[in-house]
Amino acid sequence: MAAKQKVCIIGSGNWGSAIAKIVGRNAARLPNFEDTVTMWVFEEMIEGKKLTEIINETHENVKYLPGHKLPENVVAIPEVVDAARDADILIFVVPHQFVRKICSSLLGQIKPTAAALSLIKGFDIAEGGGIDLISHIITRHLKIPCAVLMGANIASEVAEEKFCETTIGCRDALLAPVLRDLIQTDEFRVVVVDDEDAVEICGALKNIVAVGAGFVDGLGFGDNTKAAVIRLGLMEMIKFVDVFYPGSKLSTFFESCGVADLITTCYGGRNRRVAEAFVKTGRSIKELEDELLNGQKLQGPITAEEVNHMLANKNMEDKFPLFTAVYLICKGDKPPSEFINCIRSHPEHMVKA
Ligand SMILES: NC(=O)C1=CN([C@@H]2O[C@H](COP(=O)(O)OP(=O)(O)OC[C@H]3O[C@@H](n4cnc5c(N)ncnc54)[C@H](O)[C@@H]3O)[C@@H](O)[C@H]2O)C=CC1
Ligand SMILES: O=C(CO)COP(=O)(O)O
Repeated sequence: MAAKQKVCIIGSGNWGSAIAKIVGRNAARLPNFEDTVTMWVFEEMIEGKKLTEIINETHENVKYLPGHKLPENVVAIPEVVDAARDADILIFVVPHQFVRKICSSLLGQIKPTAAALSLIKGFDIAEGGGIDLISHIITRHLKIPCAVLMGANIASEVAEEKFCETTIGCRDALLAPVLRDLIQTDEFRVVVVDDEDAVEICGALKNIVAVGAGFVDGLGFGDNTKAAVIRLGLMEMIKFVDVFYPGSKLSTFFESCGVADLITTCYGGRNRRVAEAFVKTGRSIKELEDELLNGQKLQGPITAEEVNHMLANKNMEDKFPLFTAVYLICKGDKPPSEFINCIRSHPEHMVKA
């Protein structure tokens, strides 16, 4: 009989903890996985006690997913190398700004035969003026394959076991069913596609659009305006993939990682909420993130900056006016009241032959 696969979750924030509930249960239930799932926790003190100790004693991440019990076979570990060393499957689920440092810590310390699954929505800046996909960073640094999982998956709703779908992007036909089995439940339905890059790019870019949706909420516009922002954002997402990652499939945008995630995030996500407060209060995004999210991290404003870095370098900002406007407004170079003017004459409104 083949050896049981060991699973490690790298990250324990809002989404990391929600996915730990699913993965922990599936690992205990399915014969091909080791029961124990290790979960790397970025250590912090909560009322004088270590978060890892609280999780291991109470089976609850009281800071990032309060009110939900994690399965007892999920073990919190404060050192990332200790958590990951023996794992066959590494699930990366940290805010994207921390991934490079984590990869450096793991370099040469994991099984060479391990495979990764990234749930991280965001990009990184690449040398030469472009961007890097997070899954590519993981593969390049750690020399292991990395599939991705993105979808309309607001963590609190997944934790409450409300029915939803997700998309796994995986080109490896042997790995794909293993990942699907580890993740799928009756309430969390998985569709696997092979268009890995487009799945990941959808997950990253929709956070920029969600910031735009928050702006129009803050400015007091209605549902029609928000629908326009969502549609124009979708068109920019499609164009972005078309221009920079040619060969991807349009059908991927109709999976959960595409239109569905865009909609849920533009109505129920943290990026939307903080962007609305930014417009209404005039306070900085950083201040509002700290005040409203209790340690959870926003991905949209940083992603807008990463994307702008590439668009500006390639002289293409005017082809992506919504992404560009979100960046300029978050940076303070334009007032939020200018947002609609920035998208009023969108390339999508030009007469099409
Ligand atoms: N929360 C959600 O509803 C969803 C989130 N995602 C994506 O999953 C990824 C992770 O998000 P969440 O789990 O929600 O995280 P989060 O937004 O709850 O972030 C907090 C986490 O970051 C950790 N952290 C803080 N400082 C750190 C540092 N210096 N180094 C390493 N870790 C540090 C904290 O310990 C905590 O675990 C993001 O890319 C997000 O876009 C995807 C789907 C749903
Ligand atoms: O990615 C998400 C839902 O799929 C969560 O989005 P927020 O980070 O805006 O909450």
